[in-house]
Amino acid sequence: APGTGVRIAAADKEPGNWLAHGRNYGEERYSPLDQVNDDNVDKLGLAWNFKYPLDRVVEATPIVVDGVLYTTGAYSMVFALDAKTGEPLWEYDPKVWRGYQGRGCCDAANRGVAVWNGKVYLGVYDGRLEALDASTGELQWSVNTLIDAERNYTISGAPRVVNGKVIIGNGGAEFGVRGYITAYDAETGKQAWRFFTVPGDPAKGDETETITMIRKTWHGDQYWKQGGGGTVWDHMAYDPELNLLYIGVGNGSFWNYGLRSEGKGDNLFVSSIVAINPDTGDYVWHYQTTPGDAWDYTATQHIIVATLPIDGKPRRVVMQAPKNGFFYVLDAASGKFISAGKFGEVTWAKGIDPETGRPIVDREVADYWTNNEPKTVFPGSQGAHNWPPMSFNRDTGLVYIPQQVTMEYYAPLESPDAVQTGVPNLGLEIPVVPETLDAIDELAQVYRGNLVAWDPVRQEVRWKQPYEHIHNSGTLSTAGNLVFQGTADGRVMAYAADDGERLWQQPVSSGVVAGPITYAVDDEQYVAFNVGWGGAFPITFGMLAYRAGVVPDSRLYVFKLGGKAPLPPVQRREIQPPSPPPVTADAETLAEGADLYNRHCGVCHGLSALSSNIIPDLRYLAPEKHAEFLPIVYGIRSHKGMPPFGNILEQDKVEVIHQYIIKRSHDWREELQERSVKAEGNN
Ligand SMILES: O=C(O)c1cc(C(=O)O)c2c(n1)C(=O)C(=O)c1cc(C(=O)O)[nH]c1-2
Ligand SMILES: [Ca+2]
Repeated sequence: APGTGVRIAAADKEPGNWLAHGRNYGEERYSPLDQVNDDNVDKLGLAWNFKYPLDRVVEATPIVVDGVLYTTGAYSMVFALDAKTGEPLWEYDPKVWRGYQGRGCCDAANRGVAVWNGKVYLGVYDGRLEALDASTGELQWSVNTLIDAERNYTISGAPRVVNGKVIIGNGGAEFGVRGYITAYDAETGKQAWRFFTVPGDPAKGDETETITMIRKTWHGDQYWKQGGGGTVWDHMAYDPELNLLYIGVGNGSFWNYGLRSEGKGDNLFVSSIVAINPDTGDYVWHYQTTPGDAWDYTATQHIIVATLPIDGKPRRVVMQAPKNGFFYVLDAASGKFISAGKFGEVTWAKGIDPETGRPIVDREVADYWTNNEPKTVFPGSQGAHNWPPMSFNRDTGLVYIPQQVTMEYYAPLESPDAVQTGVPNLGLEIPVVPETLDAIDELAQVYRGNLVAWDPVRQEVRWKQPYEHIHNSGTLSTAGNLVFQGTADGRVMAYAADDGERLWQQPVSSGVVAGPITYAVDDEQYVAFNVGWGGAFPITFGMLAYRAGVVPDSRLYVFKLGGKAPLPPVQRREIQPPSPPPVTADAETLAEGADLYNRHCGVCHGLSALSSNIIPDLRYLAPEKHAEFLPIVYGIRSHKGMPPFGNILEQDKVEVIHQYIIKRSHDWREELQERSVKAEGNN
C-alpha cells in the first residue's frame, strides 16, 4: 500500500480527505470541495459534535483519512472518531503530568497529529514524540526529544512527516532554551538528524558549518547561557518538487536584544524562515524577517508554499504573515526576497528595503535596549498575526489572515536574571497591564481583530471584516467561494471568498482558535470547527480576553448541509461580583504581592489577577480553596494542572501573593458594583 506521503503529495486527487496539517504539503488550507458553496452555506446544520473530556484549550487541526478523523485536546490527548457520525473509535492519553503546565509559556495546547502509513504521530507537551497505531491507538514507539530536562521545553506543535521522517520542534524561548528540530525514522523512531537554529556553548564546539556561520551574528556570552531561543514551536511546510522543508523559527532568549547579544548582530536564525533538506537536515537557505528581534516577533507563523503569478509568470513562492506585521513573499527555491507589505498596525519599522529585503527599523519608536528606555511598540508580543493558520484560495488568489492589532510596553531590565524552572525570563520587566475597568475598556479599543483578505501579489488588502476581539481562529478557504473562520467571542462563520460578504453564522459557547477543516465521506461534505478557548492570549491577558464573554466548553462541531443534530446550548460568561475574605496586609506588602503574582502566577491565571476563567479566576476562589491556599500552591492539585511552587516560593511569599489576590478580588467587586449603580442611575 502506498505511504500516506505519496498521497499527501497528490492531495488534490482525494479532496475528501484532509491528509496533512495544512491539507497539502504546501499547507494552503484550500479545499477543492464545493458541495457547500456561497449559494447554500446558510443551510449548514450540525451533523454531530464531540465533547472533549477537558474543557480546555483546543488548537488542533484535525486530520481525516478515509472516513476517520484524528484530533487532539489539551495535554496532548488524541481522539480518533468516525468522521461521518462522530462515534469515538479510540482515544490515547499520553498522561502528561498536569503540573508540567508551569513550564510552558502558553497553555497546555496541542495543534494536532500527523498521520502516515498506518501510524499517528503526536508531539507530547512534556517533550515526547510518539507513534500510535492508527487503527487501535496503541503506542508503537515513544522518544524523548529534549536535550536538557532542566530547561523549560514544551511541545505544542503538530509533527510533519516527509520522506519517511517525522519532524518535530519545541517551545520555551520565553524561559531560556536553545531551539532545534529533530527528524526521526517514521517506522522505528530512530533519530535521523537534528538541526539547531541558534549557536550553543562555544566551548563545546560548533556542531556544523552552519552553526559556525550563524555564530558570527551573535555577541557576548549571555546568548548561549540563556539558550539563545529560536524555538520552532509551530509551523513547517514542505515542497515535494524542490524537496525543501521550510521551518518557522521563533524569538530569541532573552527578548531583550541588549542583554542577549549586546544589541549587535542579526542573531541568526532567530525570527527567520529556514529551508532545510529533509533527508539530511542540511541548511539550504534562510530569510530573516526580524533581524536581531527584540519584541518576540517570531517567524513561527503559518508558512504557505504555493504558485503565484509574479511579473506575469507563475513562480513557486513561500508566504508568511509573521507577528511583526509584514506579509512576505519569497522565492521558494532560493529564499530570495520578492516583496512585502504591511498587513497590520506596525510602528517598529517604516517598511522593508526592497533591495536588501531588510526592515527599516524605527529606532526612535522601538529601540528600548540602547539607552534602557521603555518603549510602547506596535505590534506587541501577541503579534499582528499569531499561530492561528491563514489560508490561500487558488481561485481568488487571496490569503485570508486572522489579523489583529496589538501593542506592548517593553521595559528593559538592566542586568539579566538567571534561568529558573518555570519562571519566564525575558530580560524585561513583567508587562504592566491596566487594572481598572475604565482603563481596560480604553485599551480594548486598541486590541481589535480583523479577517483580512490579502492580495499577496499586489501586497494589499482586498477586503476585511472587523472583530471586536483579538485571537480569532485560523481560516479555511474552499472552491465553493467560501472562507470559514471562528471567533474569540464564540461564533463560527462563513464569508464569500471573493467579496467578504458574511453568509453564515452559528454561535457556540467557547472561543474558537484552531483552524477549521472540510472533508467528505460518502459524497457528503462536512465542515469541522474545533472549539475551545485558550492559548497565550486568553490566559495571560485575561483583562482583555474576559470581554469575549465565552465559557470553557471544548467540542468539535461538525456541520453539513441540512444537518439536524441538536446544537449544544449556547452559554455566555456572566460576571458577578466575587465575595472575598478581608484583606489583612498593608499597602507595601500588597505591592510586593503584585510583583510576585505577576512573575509566578500571571502567565496562567492572568496578569494583575484579571482572568478569563479558562484557568481558574483566583478572584472567585471558594472559601475552602482560600483555606487550602498554601497546600494548593505547594502542589496538592498538581494532578489538575496547578504546578507545585514549593521550591520556588517561601511560605511567607505565598501568603503575600494570597493577600494580593484577595485585594484584587475586592477591587473588582467594588468596580462592578460602582458600574451597576451608575447603570441603574442612567435608567
Ligand atoms: O517562544 C516560544 O518558544 C513560544 C512557544 C509557544 C508555544 O509553544 O505555544 C508560543 C510562543 N512562543 C509565543 O510567543 C506565542 O505568542 C504563543 C501563543 C501560543 C498559543 O498557543 O496561543 N503559543 C505561543
Ligand atoms: Ca515566543
